[in-house]
Amino acid sequence: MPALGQVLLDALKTHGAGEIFGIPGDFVLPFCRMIEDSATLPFYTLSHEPAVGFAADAAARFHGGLSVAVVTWGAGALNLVNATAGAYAERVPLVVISGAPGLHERASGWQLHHMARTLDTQMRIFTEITCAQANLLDPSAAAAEIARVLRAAREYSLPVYLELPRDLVTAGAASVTPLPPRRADPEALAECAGEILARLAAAKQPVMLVDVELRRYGVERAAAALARRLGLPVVTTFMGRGLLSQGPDVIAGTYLGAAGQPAITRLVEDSDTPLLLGVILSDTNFAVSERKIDMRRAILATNREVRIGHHVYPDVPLADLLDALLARAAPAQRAGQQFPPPRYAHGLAADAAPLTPSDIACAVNDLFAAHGPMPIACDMGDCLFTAMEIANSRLVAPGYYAGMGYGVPAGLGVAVATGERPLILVGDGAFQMTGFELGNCRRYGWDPIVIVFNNASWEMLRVFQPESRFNDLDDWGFARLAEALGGRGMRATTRAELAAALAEAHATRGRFCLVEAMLPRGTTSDTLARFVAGFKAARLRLANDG
Ligand SMILES: Cc1ncc(Cc2csc(CCOP(=O)(O)OP(=O)(O)O)c2C)c(N)n1
Ligand SMILES: [Mg+2]
Repeated sequence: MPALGQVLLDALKTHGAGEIFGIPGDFVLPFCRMIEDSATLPFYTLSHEPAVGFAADAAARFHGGLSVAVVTWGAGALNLVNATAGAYAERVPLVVISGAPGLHERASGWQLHHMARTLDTQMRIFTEITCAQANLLDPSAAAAEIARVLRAAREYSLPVYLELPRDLVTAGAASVTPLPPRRADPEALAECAGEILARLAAAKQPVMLVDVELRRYGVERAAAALARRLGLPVVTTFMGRGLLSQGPDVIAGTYLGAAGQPAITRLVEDSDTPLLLGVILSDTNFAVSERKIDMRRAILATNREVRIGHHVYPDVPLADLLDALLARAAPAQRAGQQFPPPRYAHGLAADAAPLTPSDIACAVNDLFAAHGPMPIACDMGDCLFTAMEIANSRLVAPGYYAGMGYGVPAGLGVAVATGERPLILVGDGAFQMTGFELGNCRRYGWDPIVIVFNNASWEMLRVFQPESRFNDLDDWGFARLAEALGGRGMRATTRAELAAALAEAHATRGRFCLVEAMLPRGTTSDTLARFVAGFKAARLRLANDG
């Protein structure tokens, strides 16, 4: 029989995993040796487990399948909790594999090193932030357990957790046979599709609102085809920006409520039948709504269920639903509305004016126009709002979970998943958290372009609480630090210097290039300014409505 560790690696590959990120430790050394020796999947080690999780998360998002984080028990795995929680919140199929004490150690009765409370504490913690789990204590049951857990990761597009005792990695185990995907009940699906199409046909102002699950389940083309067939305008949520990029004819814009384009806000909020596909009903998507979407009239298909008004069709995969709708939808009489394509700033004046975040967006738009777009990994902070002003669709960011520190490691994950050169957007505060992972670029040949929005401030907090002095950070001089980490660093304080630094960075290959954009404290992107105004107005309305 093959070794359990190899069975697991083969199963990960069969289920679509593209790579493994990890940090070894004594409880996982035997498995890491097998990963390295077998080369079943490429293996990348980073410097801190949060980065391992963020890189794997971003890789999974970009190649639309599983990605894997391998860590040691206790100190390593518990360092991964926040990234796993973020993956859960944003529907990412991250496979967390933790080495664990061997069977003989479990029976010793000792308080083992790396153990916080009990032998099962870690499993309990990860059970809260994953959709399926297994402790592979019994090699004879391992194949069935691995098949069950990996199918759940793919079906729910959510993280899963596997624990692997270190003395069982070479134990004999049966190979894994992938379980068949569970489809929707045909009758329920037919009834659900029929009801949705009837409601859309009777609607005066239907709209399709789309979000991240369309990408997670690979159904963007089907959604665009349905929109064309039914003459529905398509709007993406804040988190879903960049979806259906291959269907620009159906995309009307991005819904940002009071912070967005009024025509798009009206399209969504005045609709009598909003069709929400793969939409996460989060505050980041809807907190700045001018008027709440009337959920009594809405059709919400997410998380393998369809909610119409106040009744629910359970266990309906999004792909099955779209297939059923396309199989039944007659071309609508309604002529699809034409919307002007979103406008993005170009032609940055290369002058001595100090920088604003929106200047960075303009400079990136100029770079992409001259050399083609790059895949973008973005952190939390004003850089994320600035990214809304960049004409690019392929972007990963913690748009809903909003955890800082994601950007740089995610950019490394994007480099692995795409084989392309990524652009990383990150604030100085977030860079302080995980920016040093750039020190891993040289040994793997990664050469991202990194733009650090350096305002020496937690500016996003300052816009909400300007009186707090703790938002004042020091200037760490990141451009100089870049050289020490094996990259190239350039500091830009004017628009001319920014344009020159980006051109220089683009022309430099084989090492990461960090452009430190110096931003005066108090300046924010146009989008963040609108978002804050919209958020405050929405909060005022809530207070007045009581
Ligand atoms: C892991 C984590 N800890 C704290 C916070 C809370 C926070 C949200 S935004 C922010 C400031 C970000 O500063 P940065 O310099 O990166 O960007 P900018 O605002 O543009 O200046 C903080 C501390 C979050 N979201 N995640
Ligand atoms: Mg900052």
